[in-house]
Amino acid sequence: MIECVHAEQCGGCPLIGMDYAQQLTTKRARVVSAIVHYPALELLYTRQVVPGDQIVGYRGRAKLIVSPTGGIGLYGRSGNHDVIDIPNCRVLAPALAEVTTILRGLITSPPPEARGLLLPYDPHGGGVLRAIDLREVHMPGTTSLPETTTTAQGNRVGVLLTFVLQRDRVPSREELKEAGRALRALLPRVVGIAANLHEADAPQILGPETMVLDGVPHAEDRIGPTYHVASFGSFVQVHRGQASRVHALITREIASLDMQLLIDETGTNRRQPKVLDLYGGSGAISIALSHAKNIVTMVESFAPAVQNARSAAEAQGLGKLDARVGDAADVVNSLLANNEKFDAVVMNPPRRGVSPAAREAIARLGAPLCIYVSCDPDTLARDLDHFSRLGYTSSELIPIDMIPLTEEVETVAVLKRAPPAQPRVIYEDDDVIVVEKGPHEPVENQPEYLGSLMQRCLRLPGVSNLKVVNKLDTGTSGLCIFARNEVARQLWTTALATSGRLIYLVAAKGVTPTKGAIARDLREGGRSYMARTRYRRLAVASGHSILRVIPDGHRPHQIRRHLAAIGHPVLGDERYGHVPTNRYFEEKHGLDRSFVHLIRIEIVHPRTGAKLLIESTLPGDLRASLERATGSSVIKFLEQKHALGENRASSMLPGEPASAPLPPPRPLDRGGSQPAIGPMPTDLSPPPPSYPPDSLAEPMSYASPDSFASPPSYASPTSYAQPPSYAPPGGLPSPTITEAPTEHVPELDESPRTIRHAIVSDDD
Ligand SMILES: C[S@@+](CC[C@H](N)C(=O)[O-])C[C@H]1O[C@@H](n2cnc3c(N)ncnc32)[C@H](O)[C@@H]1O
Repeated sequence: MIECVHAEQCGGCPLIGMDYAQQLTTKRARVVSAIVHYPALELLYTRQVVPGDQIVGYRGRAKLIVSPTGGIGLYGRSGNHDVIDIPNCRVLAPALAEVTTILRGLITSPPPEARGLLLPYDPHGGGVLRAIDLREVHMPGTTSLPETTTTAQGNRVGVLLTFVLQRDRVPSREELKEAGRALRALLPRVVGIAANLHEADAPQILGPETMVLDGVPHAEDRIGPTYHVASFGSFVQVHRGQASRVHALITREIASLDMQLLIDETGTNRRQPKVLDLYGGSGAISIALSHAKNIVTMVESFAPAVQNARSAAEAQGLGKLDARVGDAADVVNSLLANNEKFDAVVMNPPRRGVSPAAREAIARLGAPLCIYVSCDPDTLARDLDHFSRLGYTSSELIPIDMIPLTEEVETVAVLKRAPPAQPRVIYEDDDVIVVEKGPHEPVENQPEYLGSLMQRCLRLPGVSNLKVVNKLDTGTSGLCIFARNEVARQLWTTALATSGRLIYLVAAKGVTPTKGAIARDLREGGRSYMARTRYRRLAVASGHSILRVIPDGHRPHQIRRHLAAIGHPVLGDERYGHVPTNRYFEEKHGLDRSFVHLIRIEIVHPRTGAKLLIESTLPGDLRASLERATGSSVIKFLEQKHALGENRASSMLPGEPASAPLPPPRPLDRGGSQPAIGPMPTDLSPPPPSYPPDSLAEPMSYASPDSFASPPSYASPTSYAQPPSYAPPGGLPSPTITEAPTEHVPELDESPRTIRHAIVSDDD
């Protein structure tokens, strides 16, 4: 166990109280828990976590907060944003510890030239210095640093120091430069000093603008056999030794590419593998790969980092690195347009993961090997699930302890090409199959998407010639009914329109009324259509609403447009939603699509007359977003209320008591290695517990015959003239019309979907 005098107060090393083996077990469990709710990842094995050979003094990059009293440290464990001064921090690399010790003294008694820069920021008083960002660099061949700083590998250890200043209190440029000069003379380890300007109220530590005050603008930094060029604020893995292991792992995987793939045109020689390194930062991975005789194209959105990558490659005699500035999805699409081919794609995105558009584009490249390096197990799991539909699969995850003593874990997944994962079949009979649609795939083929749910279904044994019964938007997940022939399609479409209920689980912005019905015309192609959407709020999660939503009528984007019209747009809805909220949920909680899932279908079977209930569970990505936003309490609450679905189908013939056994659904012929689905119940589940009339959630009263009261028929538009008194099953009070006032229902927007990501410089 690591002893630290700050451990009780400082929030920097939350696992410090555990022995190291237990820390590694906790980190592995974190990765396992991220994949567990994705059926497509069921066979994915998580290896033991690769331990760090150094778990103290390892941290080569640190962003430390400066308190109003001049302390330099991190927020405390109490969670109330008190800064804990940590002069004896155990994890800072010795060079960074040395610099912070000197800085503490300088903040207390600043030299006159640097007083204006070193005055700690106080939100209620004066001061400008909010934080410092320290980056250790192992510089090969430099002589500007004292010889005593030399490592066993012959590099001298320097520091790039950034002062993070409150923009509206910053002294003049000249004063800053003078302060920089004065301070560098007092900090022998520091090879360069910069000022970063923090915008008022921005949650990130670093602001968008950085200016060099004194010393070098960047420095060479060795990891393993190669070096890259580090600049102020650019990304670096905090643990040099573990970063070097990741590079070695990637290099080894690419070196083990099938020889047959790499035979050159003459048919005799092995050619060099062509590798695309996405989210390349300053080129640490690209340069390691170039050094290992790969031909590398690197893509990075932060232009200065790209320039550094090019110059480092050239200086090491690795030739001209093809390093491109831009958004990963855009650049991959332009590579596709030029018909470029790669043997391997490496991706090491920021915490929010790879964007859906980039995943599509990467899959289209069709490289035999993809290597995904992730610092966030939840977004990794979300993306691997999508990749499984796009034709890439992975058999194991390799977690690496990149930030010892914290809860963070880096994970590497090696993906190989495979047929797209088969969809999970929840119900099937001679007429239809009902399957789960994943997010980011269209129901039927569309030119802008690589595959479709239909295409995946057609690969199921015994399935051919499917017809769509209910449509779902590409970003929406949930149950989809496909008919096996035209007669069945007509029967089931009619049954759905007359006796069917589609029940969605939706997260909407803000707190809606507890229940309501939104009856507003929807304009499409110049015409108005009547439509009504009823909702009931099941829970409030971190200021937003989890709703059970039932659309009467099935106009395109009905739920999204109606909820937007009452001022509570669907979270993650890029068309009708609230951009800043969506952006926040994507960055923080990994939500990269509309939070809409078709969780339950109730329908009278058009041939047997049986009441059929088909349910699916909330998919892993939505579950993870919800859990991240609210902790596990809301999930548990919804589970207790049977609101998160169960992956099952059951039916009940008219007049049968609720508990009567039912004819089992036709057994499913799975074939292949597709994981088996959960058991199909052959009888009705026990009735759910009864809830007090005013209980928050109307439970998914699965088996209760009452819950299946036929909804009113909405076949003719005139039936909307008077909103029908919708008597929910079981005599629940009729929902009142409780619309929040808004101006209009947004027009239907059916332009092809693209997900844009702001291009930002990012860090860990
Ligand atoms: C986790 S870092 C990886 C850096 C690098 N692979 C390394 O090991 O040092 C992620 C990088 O992705 C870049 N980035 C973020 N969004 C991007 C986007 N949409 N397209 C391309 N690069 C992006 C960030 O600027 C950052 O340098």
